[in-house]
Amino acid sequence: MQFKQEKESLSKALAVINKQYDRLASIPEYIGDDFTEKVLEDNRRRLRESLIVAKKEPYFARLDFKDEESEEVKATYIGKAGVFDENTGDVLITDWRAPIASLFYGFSGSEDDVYYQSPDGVVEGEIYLKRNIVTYEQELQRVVDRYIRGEQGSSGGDEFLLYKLEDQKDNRLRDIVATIQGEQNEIIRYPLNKAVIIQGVAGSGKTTVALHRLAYLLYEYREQLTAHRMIIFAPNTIFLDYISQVLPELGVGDIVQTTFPKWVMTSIIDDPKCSLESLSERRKTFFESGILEQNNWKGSLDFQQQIREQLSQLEKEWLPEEDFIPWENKQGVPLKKIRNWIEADFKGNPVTKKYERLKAKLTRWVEIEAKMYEEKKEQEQARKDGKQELRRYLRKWKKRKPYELYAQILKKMGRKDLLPPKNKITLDDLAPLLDIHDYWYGIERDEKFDHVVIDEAQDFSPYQVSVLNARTKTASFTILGDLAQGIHSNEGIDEWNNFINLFGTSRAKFFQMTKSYRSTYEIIAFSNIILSHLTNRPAFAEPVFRSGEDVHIQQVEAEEKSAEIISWVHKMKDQDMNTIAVILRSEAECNEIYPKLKEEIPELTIITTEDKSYEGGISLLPVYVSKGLEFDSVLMVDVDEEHYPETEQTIKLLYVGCTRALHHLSVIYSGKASKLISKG
Ligand SMILES: Nc1ncnc2c1ncn2[C@@H]1O[C@H](COP(=O)(O)OP(=O)(O)OP(=O)(O)O)[C@@H](O)[C@H]1O
Repeated sequence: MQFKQEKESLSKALAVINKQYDRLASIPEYIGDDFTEKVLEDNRRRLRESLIVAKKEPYFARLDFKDEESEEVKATYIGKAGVFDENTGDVLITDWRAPIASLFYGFSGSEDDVYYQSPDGVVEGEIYLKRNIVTYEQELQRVVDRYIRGEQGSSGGDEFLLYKLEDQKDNRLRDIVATIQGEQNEIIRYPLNKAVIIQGVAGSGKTTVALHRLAYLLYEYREQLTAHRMIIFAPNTIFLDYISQVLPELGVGDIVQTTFPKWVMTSIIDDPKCSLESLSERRKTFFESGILEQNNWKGSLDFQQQIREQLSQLEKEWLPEEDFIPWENKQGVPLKKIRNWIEADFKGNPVTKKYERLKAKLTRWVEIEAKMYEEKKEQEQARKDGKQELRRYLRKWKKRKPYELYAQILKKMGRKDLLPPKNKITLDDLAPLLDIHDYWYGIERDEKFDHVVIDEAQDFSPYQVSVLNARTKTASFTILGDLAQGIHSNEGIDEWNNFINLFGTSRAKFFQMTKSYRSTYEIIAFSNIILSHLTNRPAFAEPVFRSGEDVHIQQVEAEEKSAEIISWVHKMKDQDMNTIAVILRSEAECNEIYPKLKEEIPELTIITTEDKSYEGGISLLPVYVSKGLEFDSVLMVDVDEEHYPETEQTIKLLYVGCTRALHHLSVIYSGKASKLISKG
């Protein structure tokens, strides 16, 4: 009955969508210069894009709602893009980001009155139906009622979520518009002008939520935001590739997606002689050797303060020390006056701007003073001499690049030992260099970000976040991470207060996400055992109750290891798993075993720190490279005392590896099993 009804509604909606699309597609694209025509073309382009999305999957949900002012229960169909019926002007499909759609995500089934915030104020009312609708290639596939008013126990919500979570994954992260959960919805729709900081367990949907939040912000604050002034910082290029589909799926383009080092190197360090020490190389050395680096003082706010003090000192010393006297026997501009211009009139300007303004002012002064000579010829000569003298005067102020200033500052601090060679700048030097650049050269208003997303933010230092904050219009951030996965903790933070204090409690909003959507109950319970070994650990993950197989733990003879891996991979292939990962402790070990495995598993690919993309299928990779990714089945290899002793670093690494698995996790070891997989 419902199915038949929905089938009819779908075909009606599709008829309108197709007709509208065909009409628009028949209008030739306008490529002239007429302003009005260009605006109209732009509108048509946007409409066409929405209709293309709607043609593919018109909607995924229906919400029946009666607002208290009205007698009638109205059905709202919710889709990825909003569509109007151009004949009637009625809303045919409501965009998932519209205020009323929030009811669909936030409503958990209580019969009490509910409300949403519309542009005209609060709308109260009652929900009669909450329904998920699955379509594929314009055909209705499934109708799942999650709530029917008056019917007991009608909470198909979990059932529908489980049906979605049981899907196998390919090589890309996907959108979740049909199943956004209440706690996720709250974060996605949190207002723009605060720093939203999220601690979320592995698999809680942090990355996914951050990307949906961007799509929401662009919709809700379309007058204030532009996509190309929003930026996502992700940990590495593989990860960027892995998340690259979500925003286009949500109809959002143009948002810059990059890594912090890449962005700093291209945007401020325009010195060809400066190059970054290979970050992957450094991290590799660190993980392969297991040697922990020193605490990162260069990432601290204390270091920033010292840099700032030195900068202001340098700026003072940089000022000229003599009067400007361009012509003999004539009064020039006294030093006192010049200093006053710089310190009072040009106050608030960055150093190079002050220089530019002073240059302009002195040039004007020369022009005016030259006119005081009576003869035209004399005037011209005076102008010429004056300008020449001005060039000489200004030449005393040497232009300095950020690296040179950095070198000078560290020397003054008596810490020359902290200066990296120019061709080997390290990650820790990027925040100070950016800070120095911005102090000296300034940031243009149109260079500032409207919103910044930092993924895996536990690996960011307070200094990095502080300089990004200075480059962001209204401290508008989405900062997400998991302290339990802070495998680069020597680079980052060990508590979120480091960032909360930086913004101030009134400018920051902290959320915790403890539900894990990625893995089965058994995998999460197993990973929580590993986590229990961590002193100062964040909250345990709570599973969404999706049960699967037990985690397989097996001891194998060292010489049988390759054979065991091969047999496991074949077993997973027989179970039709899409993405399969064999995870080892180090890259060297991956390289060593790879040829042997490849003989028996020709489709096997090895993923290393240098790789730029993840192709899916069957992968062999070191554990620290697996961070952020996910696979249907995971085999953790060498989980023994030697590879995973009880240290903070290895607890986090093993936790990261195990929580990559969606449906199946196996663990093998030779010799003694790591203590981390037994209760601590
Ligand atoms: N509401 C949801 N509905 C369906 N799937 C979801 C939902 N929330 C998260 N997921 C799925 O859970 C998985 C984990 O999501 P995501 O990678 O965003 O989590 P994360 O917290 O960033 O993970 P990690 O920190 O472990 O890398 C993804 O497959 C995502 O599609």
